[in-house]
Amino acid sequence: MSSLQERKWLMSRRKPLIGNLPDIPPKHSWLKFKEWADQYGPIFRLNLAGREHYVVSKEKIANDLLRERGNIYSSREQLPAAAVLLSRGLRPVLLPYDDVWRNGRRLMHLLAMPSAAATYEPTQAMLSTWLLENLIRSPTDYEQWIEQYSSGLMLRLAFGRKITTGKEPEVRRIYKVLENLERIASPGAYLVDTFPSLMMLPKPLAPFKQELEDLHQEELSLFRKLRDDIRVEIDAGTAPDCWEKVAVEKEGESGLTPDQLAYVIGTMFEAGSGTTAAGMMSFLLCMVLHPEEQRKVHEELDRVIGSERLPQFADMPDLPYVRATMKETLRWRPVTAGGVPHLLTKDDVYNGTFIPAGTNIHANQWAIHRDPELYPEPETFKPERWLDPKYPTYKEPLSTYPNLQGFSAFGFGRRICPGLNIAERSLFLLIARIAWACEVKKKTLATGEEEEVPLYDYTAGFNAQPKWFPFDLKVRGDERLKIANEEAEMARERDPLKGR
Ligand code: HEM
Repeated sequence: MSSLQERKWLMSRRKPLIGNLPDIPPKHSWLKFKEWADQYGPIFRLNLAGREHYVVSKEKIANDLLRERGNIYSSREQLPAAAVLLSRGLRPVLLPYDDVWRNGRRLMHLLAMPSAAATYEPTQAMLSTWLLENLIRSPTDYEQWIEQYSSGLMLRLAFGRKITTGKEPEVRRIYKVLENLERIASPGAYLVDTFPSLMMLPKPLAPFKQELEDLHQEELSLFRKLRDDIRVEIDAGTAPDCWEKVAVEKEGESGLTPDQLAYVIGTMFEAGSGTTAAGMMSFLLCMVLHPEEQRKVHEELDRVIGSERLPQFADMPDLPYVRATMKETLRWRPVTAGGVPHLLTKDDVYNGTFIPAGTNIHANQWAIHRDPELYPEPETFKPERWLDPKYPTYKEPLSTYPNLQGFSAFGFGRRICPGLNIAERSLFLLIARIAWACEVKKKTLATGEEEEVPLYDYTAGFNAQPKWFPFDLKVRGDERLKIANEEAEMARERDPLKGR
């Protein structure tokens, strides 16, 4: 942004005290930020109630700052509601760039790096058969089946527990913790985040303090209980292999307190559940809206897999169109659309623009994914852009690319999503198996017309997912139905948590 543009921006829009705050819509701020990027350029500045924010709308700039200068662009603002009062400096996703975060991140890496992620494939394969079975049986409840997969996977990996009904007391408590975090971390949810001086008010005048303190106590006691249950099982020699078990075994050598460790595992659960589910819901939406692209996914699966078996992880190199569809879904409908802001910890100058320490940098994925230089015809859902040499995003060999490694949908630099390898495997297998077994399309109404499905009617939370939409689902032949049901039954028999 030129200094002239910047001045225009500041003078025309800033209001005393609150700055640009009234200009930011309460939901889907990324859409507004994209409009402003078109007007003011790929990096522009906002002042929100005295605090500096830069919004970045080009991948190169996000990488230049957040990755190349990662030593100073990797912190998080300590927002009073979510980071301070609710999380009390324990939740890694909200921690500043310090030793507690670094030690937690080391553990996350150990649990989710590619070699570890590969060992979770049998669990993902097992859960995917139940998702498929349920989806075929009751497509209108697709949200429930997808959530059951993603939370179920995280619950097994993190705590060695299974979801049977979703009503188990601990499962309900975990869902509640997730719901609270999502609500409290949403921009604008608490006035104290905008005006931190409200923190100075005594408790009787600041009811939010008591509320958030109570919620902190509830989540802390839940995370402690989940850990203590595993401890008991370790002592009895019956503990299932899970992340919490690793965390308990690392007490003393991880540089973290037992509560910090419990929050590392809790955070992995939280960060991995809703995101994967949102991505899968967007995939179904993309297929309903783009029958032509769905036909191409079917064509690839029929050619490579045939109708006599389910797709497996080993098929990944041979299914580039499935991978391209997965990546294009996350480009076109990013889950963390506004990005997760990074805080700059030292004054910096970028291309002549001064950026003061304490600035929040928002890598706006919605805009980054719509940069026409990188993504020609950005509003078009086009898996081909990853597979055809005429597009700038094409990369060889197609047995490896496209994949999600280093993709902006997972953030940038040192804070990049540590769960990427797990997410990539889930999304690949679910997409391949659902498309292998089913065709989804717009509902046909009694009048013979198709029921319209909105292009972008998404939830307003931290993870953007499409609001429930109608569709018809057809199983692609009796043979596939039989295989899907048999696989689900076999998975139940082989479930390592059977009887637990
Ligand atoms: C489609 C699925 C997913 C998407 C789109 C996604 C996206 C993201 C993004 C954008 C960030 C912020 C990165 C940044 O600050 O630059 C993030 C952070 C994080 N993600 Fe994911 N994620 C997904 C799945 C997962 C899974 C499955 C796990 C756990 C197994 C996970 C664990 C985390 C954690 C712990 C962080 C915080 C990292 C930190 O602050 O150091 N995510 N994710």
